[in-house]
Amino acid sequence: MPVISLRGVEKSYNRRALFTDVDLDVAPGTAVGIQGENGSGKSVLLKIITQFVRPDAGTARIDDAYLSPNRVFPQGFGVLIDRPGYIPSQTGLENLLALAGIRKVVDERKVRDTMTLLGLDPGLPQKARHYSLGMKQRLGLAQAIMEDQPVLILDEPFNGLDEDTVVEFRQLFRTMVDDGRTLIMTSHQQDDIDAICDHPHRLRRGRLERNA
Ligand SMILES: Nc1ncnc2c1ncn2[C@@H]1O[C@H](COP(=O)(O)OP(=O)(O)OP(=O)(O)O)[C@@H](O)[C@H]1O
Repeated sequence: MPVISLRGVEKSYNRRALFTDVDLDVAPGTAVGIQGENGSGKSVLLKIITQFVRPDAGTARIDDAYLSPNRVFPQGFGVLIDRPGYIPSQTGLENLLALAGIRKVVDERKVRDTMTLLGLDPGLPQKARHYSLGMKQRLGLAQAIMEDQPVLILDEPFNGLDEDTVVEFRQLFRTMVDDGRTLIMTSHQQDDIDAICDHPHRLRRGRLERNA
């Protein structure tokens, strides 16, 4: 049973078709990568997958096991789409603890360990508004993974990260998939997709093509 199944998905904005006829099945425990140029529609496609945006035509189904009891919202999805969101006047730790307080499935130890894993010092007194680009990106990734969500939807996960960190994080996310998590990610960089994903795709001229 695929975690996510797209059939004949279409989306247009201002009468310009972003993509048409998109079919995609994402099997559990696999990594699907979508490479594409600026504006090709990668983020919009991820928003359709997560049910934040409705397609104009076609269907975007999530397996019942990953839906909330009212079957409306995805459950167990760790999501980073567009850019990291945070409360600017709080530290990184305060931000993550506030989020962790919503579902209450992880404790402070897990939050701190996740920050350390991603190269953020949990004791840093700096407010998130003063974080560098790379630190904000790490904070966004921490939000997405800290609750051990089984499905990760990551839009340009390596935005703003230096080269050594990218190499380290490629390995980190691949290990998560090897450990059973499902990943759908986008990148401008084919190298990122090749290093991590079992099923590379490209969004080009309004079509989602499977790369060999
Ligand atoms: N809510 C919206 N209203 C109008 N146009 C939109 C909306 N959301 C996205 N678009 C348009 O759809 C196009 C694709 O946007 P999207 O963010 O998916 O691109 P992308 O492939 O993720 O680009 P990038 O690599 O630059 O992040 C853009 O031209 C964007 O302006």
